[in-house]
Amino acid sequence: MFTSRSLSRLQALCRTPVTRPGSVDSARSYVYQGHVKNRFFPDPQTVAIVGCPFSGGQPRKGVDIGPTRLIQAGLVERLTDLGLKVEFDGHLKFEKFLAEQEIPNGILKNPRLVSRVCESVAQTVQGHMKEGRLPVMIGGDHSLGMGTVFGTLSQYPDAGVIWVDAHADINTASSTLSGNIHGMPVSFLLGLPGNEGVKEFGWVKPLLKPERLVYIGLRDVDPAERRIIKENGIRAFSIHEVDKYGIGKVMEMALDHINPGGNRPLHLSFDVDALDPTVAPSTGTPVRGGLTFREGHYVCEVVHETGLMVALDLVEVNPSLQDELSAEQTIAVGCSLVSAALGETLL
Ligand SMILES: NC(=[NH2+])NCCC[C@H](N)C(=O)O
Ligand SMILES: [Mn+2]
Ligand SMILES: [Mn+2]
Repeated sequence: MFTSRSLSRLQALCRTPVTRPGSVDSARSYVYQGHVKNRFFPDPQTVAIVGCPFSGGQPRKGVDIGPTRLIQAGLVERLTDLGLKVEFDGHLKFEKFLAEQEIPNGILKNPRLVSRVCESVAQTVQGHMKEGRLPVMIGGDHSLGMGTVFGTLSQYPDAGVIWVDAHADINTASSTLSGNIHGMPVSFLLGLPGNEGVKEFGWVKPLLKPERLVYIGLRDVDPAERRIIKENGIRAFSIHEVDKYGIGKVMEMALDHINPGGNRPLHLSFDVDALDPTVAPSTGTPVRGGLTFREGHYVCEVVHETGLMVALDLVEVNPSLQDELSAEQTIAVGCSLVSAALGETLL
C-alpha cells in the first residue's frame, strides 16, 4: 500500500535519474589504504571538527541540528579509522550572538547575527590552521562559508576555493530576492559592488579573487547571479558540463584553472544540495538534476589526492526535512563525503 506521500516520492524518484550513464552509484566499502600526504599539514595529520549549529542564513529550522546528527552518526570514529588524529570537543556555541538584538537592514535577514557568527567561525578556522590542524566545518547553513573561507584566506592568501553547490551563493545585498544570506557569502568574500550598505560585514575584506574560485554542480542560478559570474569571469562547471565532459574531466579543468602551478592550498566548500535530491533529500533548497552519489564522492576524492586541501566545509544537511529515513540517508552521505575528502578510498 502506498500513501500518497510515498507514491509521489516514488514518482519523483522515477523522474529523476539517480545515475548518469557511465557512473556507478555503488555503496562504498570501508577499506582504507593510507591517505595521501598533505602538503600543508604534516603527519600525523590532525583534523579539528568545527561543528556549527547555525541556521540564521536561511529560514528553515533544523539545519542547526545537522552537526549533532553527523557526529552521532560516527563521523569522529570514521575519521579516526583513517589514521587521522581527530579533535572535537563539542560544537561552537552561538547563544551570545543569538541573544543580541537584530538590527534590520533592508531585505537582509539576520545580518548582524550572521556576521557575528561568521566572524567567530573565521577566527576558529584560522586558529586551527595556525596550530597545524585542518579545520573541517560541519554546518549549519552555507552563510558559514563566509566565515570559513575568510579564515582560510587570512591564513593562506593564495588559496583556491572549490564551491560545490546547486547554487552560486553570490547574490549581493542589492541583487538578492530572498534576503537569505546563505545565498550571498561569495559576494562578500569577493567584495562585490552592491554590498556597500551592509556595514555589519565590514570585517569581510575582499580576500578572494574571482580567478581563485571555481564552481561545480550549479543548476539553480538567479538571473543577477549569472550576470555577476559572467562579469567577473568566474569559472563555473554547471551540471551541464558534468554531463558533457564527465566529472573526471571537469575536476581536471577546475583544478587547472584555480591551481595552474599545482601548489596552492585548496578550500573545499561542499553544499550537500549539490547532490541530487534522491541522494541527499534532507536539505533546505533541493534542486533536481544534481550530482550522483559517486560524482559527489569523486570530487572529494580528487581534492584529497592533490594533498593540498587546507579546509573543508560540509553544509546544508537539514535532518528535520523530509522523513527520518531521508534524514538518515542525507547524514550518511554527508559523513561519507567528509571521509572521502580526508582520504577514505574504495580500495
Ligand atoms: N546555500 C544555499 N542553499 N543557497 C541557496 C540560495 C538560493 C537563492 N539563490 C537565494 O539567493 O536565496
Ligand atoms: Mn550553498
Ligand atoms: Mn545550495
